[in-house]
Amino acid sequence: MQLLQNILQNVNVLSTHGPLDVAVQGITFDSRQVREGVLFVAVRGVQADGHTFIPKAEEARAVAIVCEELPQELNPSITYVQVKNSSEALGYLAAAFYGNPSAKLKLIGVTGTNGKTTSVTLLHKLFRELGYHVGLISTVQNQIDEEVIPSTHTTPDAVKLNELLAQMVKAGCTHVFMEVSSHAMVQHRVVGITFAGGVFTNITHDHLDYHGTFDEYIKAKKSFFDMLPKNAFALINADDKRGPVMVQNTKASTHFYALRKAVEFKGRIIDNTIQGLHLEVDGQEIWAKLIGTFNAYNLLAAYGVAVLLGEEPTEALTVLSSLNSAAGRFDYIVSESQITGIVDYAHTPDALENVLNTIQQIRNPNQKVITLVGCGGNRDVAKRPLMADIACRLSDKVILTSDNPRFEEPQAILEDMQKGVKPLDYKKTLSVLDRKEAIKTACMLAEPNDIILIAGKGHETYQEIKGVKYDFDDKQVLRELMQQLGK
Ligand SMILES: CC(=O)N[C@H]1[C@@H](OP(=O)(O)OP(=O)(O)OC[C@H]2O[C@@H](n3ccc(=O)[nH]c3=O)[C@H](O)[C@@H]2O)O[C@H](CO)[C@@H](O)[C@@H]1O[C@H](C)C(=O)N[C@@H](C)C(=O)N[C@H](CCC(=O)O)C(=O)O
Ligand SMILES: Nc1ncnc2c1ncn2[C@@H]1O[C@H](COP(=O)(O)OP(=O)(O)OP(=O)(O)O)[C@@H](O)[C@H]1O
Ligand SMILES: N[C@H](CCC[C@H](N)C(=O)O)C(=O)O
Ligand SMILES: [Mg+2]
Repeated sequence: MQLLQNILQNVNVLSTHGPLDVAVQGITFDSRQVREGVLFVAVRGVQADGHTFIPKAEEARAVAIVCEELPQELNPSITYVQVKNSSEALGYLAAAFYGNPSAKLKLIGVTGTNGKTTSVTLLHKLFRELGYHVGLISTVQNQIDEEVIPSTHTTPDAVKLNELLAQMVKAGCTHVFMEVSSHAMVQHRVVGITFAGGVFTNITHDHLDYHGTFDEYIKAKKSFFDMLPKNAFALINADDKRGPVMVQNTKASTHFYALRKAVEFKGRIIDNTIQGLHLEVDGQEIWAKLIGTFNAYNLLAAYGVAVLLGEEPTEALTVLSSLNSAAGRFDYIVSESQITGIVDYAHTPDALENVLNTIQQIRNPNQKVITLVGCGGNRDVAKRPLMADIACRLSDKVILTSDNPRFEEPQAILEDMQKGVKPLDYKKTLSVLDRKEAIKTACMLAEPNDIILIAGKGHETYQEIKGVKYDFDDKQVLRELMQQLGK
């Protein structure tokens, strides 16, 4: 419980109507969650405007209502607070309601198009090995030490986020590593959160459905570094063209990591094989279990964070070299007939290109590469033809299929992808709408020693069709089919 006046402190308040010394039992921005004594924040969303649900919140006996526009008639038993920006206010209110948990932690946020989950997962495992109590907030799952708390978003909403951070503080966590998505920045999910550090992995084409233009997408990522305090660090991938832009206006101390430039945290790939990466980092050689150039970046980012947090460099590197990747990230099985089946969460053109380039680097010339890929519905449509083209350029056979169609027609998504297939590649491309059938086709086409890449869904254990999540696990389906087909 908190007094309304105490949690309003950082909020840009335009006017108040009613007493401010009322007790707030909880905070929500969803009218369906309002109970007696709860504060309702009316937020304008993509689908709906929270202001239209103010009557519902009043009926459910909210103690107070925070909104940008006051209703025509005010209920005398409810306090109304008019603010400039509700979603921003929600961030400050949630942080204050839960006792500003982020300020009691060393909280590091990772942003970028690709590599967030991998980097935060590596950091969580590394700091556990170093003996700390550690929180993780990621696309795959949230964790307090080894306890798993399911996640629904890459970055939770402001209320869930602060509740989770408070739980982490209570459990004795000293460090928390979290992903900060561009959606989270635009929706102010991390407003009021104190970060000890921020990492930028890279920025490439994604989510233009939501952000409109690439510039807006860059701005969303940059705004994370703009909010970092003076005593925080910003660790930037110097090999990404947009790296310097990210820290143009940051107050944080700026540090860089790179494979191609001489910077503070410098890495070099000595060898890149299916067994892992042989790297030189800051003059020390390591053999890491992770595969692919992109993972050299993720390892360097994790190493940089550890050093910036005061850990001993050699010890950090030794532990990093022993770690496996996050679930569904270059996750592979080898069948009886030596077919390598790789499940990877590559769901952007850049990620797909990186994974396929890695496969091209580590395969031997007589291994065929069969790529299976689909694109999600109700997401950026521009990436569909690009991903099909990349798959064709870097594979011997391509099977286009469904990912999570959500509320779109799977066939229409497939047709968008087919537009990216060049006439010369027609004969190497098949379209199989049903994902399981598509995986079966890939298995049937594969000969001993070949490589099958199943891209797009990684760790996901469902396929979302018209609002229903059906059980579907790429790795499990692949394993079962290989066995059934005697591959
Ligand atoms: C596009 C998007 O990001 N949408 C998020 C947004 O929902 P919205 O704007 O559509 O909300 P809305 O339905 O318009 O509702 C507006 C307001 O009315 C309220 N409402 C609504 C109905 C009602 O009866 N009563 C009520 O009060 C809602 O609670 C909300 O506050 O705010 C919701 C609450 O925080 C999020 O759950 C929702 O995420 C949706 C489900 C989603 O799929 N988001 C994805 C795209 C996302 O956020 N992805 C990023 C990662 C992307 C990546 O890295 O690849 C992530 O961080 O997970
Ligand atoms: N540093 C990197 N640079 C480019 N591609 C990467 C990098 N790390 C991973 N990838 C590729 O991107 C895919 C997604 O990786 P990861 O889950 O770590 O990214 P993410 O940023 O968390 O993605 P999301 O936006 O979905 O949360 C991986 O499966 C891999 O194909
Ligand atoms: N966090 C990303 C994940 C995409 C994964 C892919 N399987 C899809 O469904 O498009 C998103 O919500 O856009
Ligand atoms: Mg992620």
